[in-house]
Amino acid sequence: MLSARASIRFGGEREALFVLSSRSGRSSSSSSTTSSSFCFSARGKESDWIKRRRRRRRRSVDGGKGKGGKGATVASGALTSMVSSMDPTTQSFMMTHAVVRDVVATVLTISGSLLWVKLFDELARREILEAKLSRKLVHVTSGTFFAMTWCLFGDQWYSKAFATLVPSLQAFRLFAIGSGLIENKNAVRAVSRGGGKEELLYGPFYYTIVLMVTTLLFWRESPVGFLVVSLMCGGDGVADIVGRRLGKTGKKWPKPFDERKSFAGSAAMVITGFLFTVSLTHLFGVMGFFPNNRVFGGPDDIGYYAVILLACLSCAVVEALPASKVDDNISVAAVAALLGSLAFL
Ligand SMILES: C/C(=C\COP(=O)(O)O)CCC[C@H](C)CCC[C@H](C)CCCC(C)C
Ligand SMILES: Nc1ccn([C@@H]2O[C@H](COP(=O)(O)OP(=O)(O)O)[C@@H](O)[C@H]2O)c(=O)n1
Repeated sequence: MLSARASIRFGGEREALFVLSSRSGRSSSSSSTTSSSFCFSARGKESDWIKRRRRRRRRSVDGGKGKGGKGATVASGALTSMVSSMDPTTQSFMMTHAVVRDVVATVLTISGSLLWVKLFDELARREILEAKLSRKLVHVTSGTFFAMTWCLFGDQWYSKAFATLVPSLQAFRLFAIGSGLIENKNAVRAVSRGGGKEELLYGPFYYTIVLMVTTLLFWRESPVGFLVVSLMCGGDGVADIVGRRLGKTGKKWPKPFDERKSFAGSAAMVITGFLFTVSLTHLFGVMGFFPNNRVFGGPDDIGYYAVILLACLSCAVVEALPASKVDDNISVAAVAALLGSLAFL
């Protein structure tokens, strides 16, 4: 019982029911509940693949083999054994205080974010990575990994506020360093282009603000947040990395677009944004985070792929506009959020 209740906190209620039934050796007939009160409706017909999946799940519940997806089962199993290996006092403390999970997740993610930026700074400082590439890899990975940590947080109404603390703290830090309130040469070297501390007040600061707003508005309950993160972090970041290398000799965007930007960079943005969105939404769907246990990205989920592709193409066009008008991090995120909301909310 202890481990079952603990896994509710660590893997969401759907998984918890599975763990309870498998441990006690009986099948659970409890109705599944999701933590979300968010009303989600994907446009279009439910695909055959999803229907088949649902049927398979129902069958496995009847057979007492569990009701979560394979990923959810694996995740909850690992977390359950982690919790059950703790001493009983810690277990009951963690169960009584749901907030502890959010605090632990926040502390871990904040530490991870500081270490991650530091790691890339070190790689650039030791000339293992070129400084520009290191900065862009921070751009691609930070927000993407941050979205992946959303599964560590609890199911409480305040859980997303805890998650929002992570980019908020980074935003505050960038603002303090950029405006000269505190000095941190390493941070300046890691995220500025030319070494000026005031640069932190633009791209990097906007990036963290977008992550804050995305977490608060969309959280892990719809694909929209994942679409925004995939395009602003993955897509925009890879456009630069690929564009600088392959785009030099290839075709460039004509006016009124930024003539320095290449079609190769934009194509890389579309491909990366698409792959990141599909992977993240599939992962969180399999873990049971979307309402109605929706899993996106089956082999015949054509409508879903079409919406994501359209959003990626639109964002690539917006990204190719001159950054002097609006910062890429804001314009790309705004278009992704708008199109995602129209399609999925
Ligand atoms: C360099 C960055 C943006 C610049 O954008 P642009 O000017 O090239 O368009 C990214 C700055 C990242 C920031 C310093 C750190 C953000 C951390 C994030 C909120 C949490 C990551 C957690 C994870 C576990 C690594
Ligand atoms: N679609 C794109 C985007 C960037 N790039 C290349 O990446 C460089 C930097 O792009 P950017 O000004 O958007 O960079 P950030 O503002 O995102 O850091 C450009 O000057 C191009 O060489 C590209 O070739 N194609």
